[in-house]
Amino acid sequence: VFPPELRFGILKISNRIFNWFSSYCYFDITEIDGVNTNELYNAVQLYLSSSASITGSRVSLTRALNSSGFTYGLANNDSLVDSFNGITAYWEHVVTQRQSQTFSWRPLPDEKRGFSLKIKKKDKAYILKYYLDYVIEKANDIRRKNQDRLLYTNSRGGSLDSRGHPWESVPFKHPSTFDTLAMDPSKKTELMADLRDFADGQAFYQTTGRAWKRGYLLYGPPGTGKSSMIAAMANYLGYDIYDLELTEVNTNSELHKLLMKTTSKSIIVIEDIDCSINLSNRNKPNKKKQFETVQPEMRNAGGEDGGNSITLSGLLNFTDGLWSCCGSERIFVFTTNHIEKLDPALLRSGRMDMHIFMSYCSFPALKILLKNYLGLGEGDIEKNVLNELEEVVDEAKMTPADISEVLIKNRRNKKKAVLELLVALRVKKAEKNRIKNLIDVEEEEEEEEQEKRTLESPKEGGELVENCIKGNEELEEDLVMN
Ligand SMILES: Nc1ncnc2c1ncn2[C@@H]1O[C@H](COP(=O)(O)OP(=O)(O)OP(=O)(O)O)[C@@H](O)[C@H]1O
Ligand SMILES: [Mg+2]
Repeated sequence: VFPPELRFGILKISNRIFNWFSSYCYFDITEIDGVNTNELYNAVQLYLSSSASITGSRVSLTRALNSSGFTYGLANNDSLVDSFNGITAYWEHVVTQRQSQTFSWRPLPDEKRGFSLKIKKKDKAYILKYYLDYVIEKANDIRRKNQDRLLYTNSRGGSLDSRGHPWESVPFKHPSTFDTLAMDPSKKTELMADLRDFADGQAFYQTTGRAWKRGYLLYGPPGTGKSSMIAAMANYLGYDIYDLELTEVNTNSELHKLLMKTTSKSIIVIEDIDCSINLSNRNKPNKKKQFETVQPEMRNAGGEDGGNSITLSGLLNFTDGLWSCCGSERIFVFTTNHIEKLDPALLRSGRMDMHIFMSYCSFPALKILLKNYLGLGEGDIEKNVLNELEEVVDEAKMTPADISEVLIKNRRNKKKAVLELLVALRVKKAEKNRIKNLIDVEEEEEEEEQEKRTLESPKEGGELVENCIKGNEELEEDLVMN
């Protein structure tokens, strides 16, 4: 009987000899690395799930929170062969009992799980360079497909959750799509093509050396579908949404931290950017002053501006500068009701790639609403009614939100709904015309007043000339006396 040390030594040497002659090498990917969860383990599990569902005789099934689908996985101690560009990879899911509970800040599972990857030694470099990245990418795709999209918010302020994340998330289930969105069809097609080009444009952005991101500025009156458009974009591309509440962010560095915690394939939204923060006031002297009197110790707390206020340059650095490149495939969307209030720096070309005006309901947009709310096509509506709708809709200046209200109210009686909409549009048009007439009358009166004043002005001018002459005469008299 050998002592344990000797047994261990012999085993180690024999292992080495075996490895020396073997043409394979092995990689262990454990579920928990120290105390951190190993992201690669989860990725491999998801990646293998796509083949496990087809080939495995015993597969594990999971359904995650927020998920609308099942995920298959390799069962314990089962194995699978995968091939990648002609190279074979042997995967084994190794599950062993954890020996003794070592001290840790959080309880570890009883089982020790990991994947073992066996490949030919000659393929090692290639596998490490390309295969693992491919596995992670595929896993992300599967995750996105299975999981409902998420809506993240930073409304908790700067505080972090137990996992150190500043964003809080809820499942995103907004039903708005480009089909339900009432807007000019040509504008819609253009935007959809732009989004598709962006999502498929990895190679383009790489060859041109541009950061893989795109910015849209949506502007227009309330109720014209800006928020609905963002939801439609997310549903179209399958992206998550980060709803950034700027008023909850105190410093530029806090903003950068938030950005760093966003994932790729996401839309970062700042709604009502004109109201969120006084962006034109880059240095915020008042706020600084307030800090100086209240909390003098915060004056030098990091950042170019003292780190105690969020500035326009901080925000632009977030969307445009070096910071915008940490992560890829992201869309920034700003919305505003008042484009004229925005700082020109934000509107300059190259800042936001597309400015999209969401306007009052046009006739093509109205047809979409009639189809979606009442199921009525052009042929289902009497010709003269349709003609009148077309005539009044532009001048009535009703928002899609107003129109959908009228349609919802009467949706059980389609004929009544259309007629009531026509009445509402006529009333709105008449109102608009009355206001226009009032303004015209006021302007006319103003003009008349102006004319009257100019007619009276020669008299005033005469007085002025008389005064000047009088003044001159007095001056001459003074000079003579002196
Ligand atoms: N273009 C549109 N197509 C379809 N529905 C619309 C459209 N615009 C508005 N609506 C309807 O009106 C409601 C309000 O629209 P939404 O919140 O998108 O407007 P908004 O432009 O974001 O307004 P605000 O400027 O007040 O944020 C939506 O729930 C939607 O049902
Ligand atoms: Mg909105």
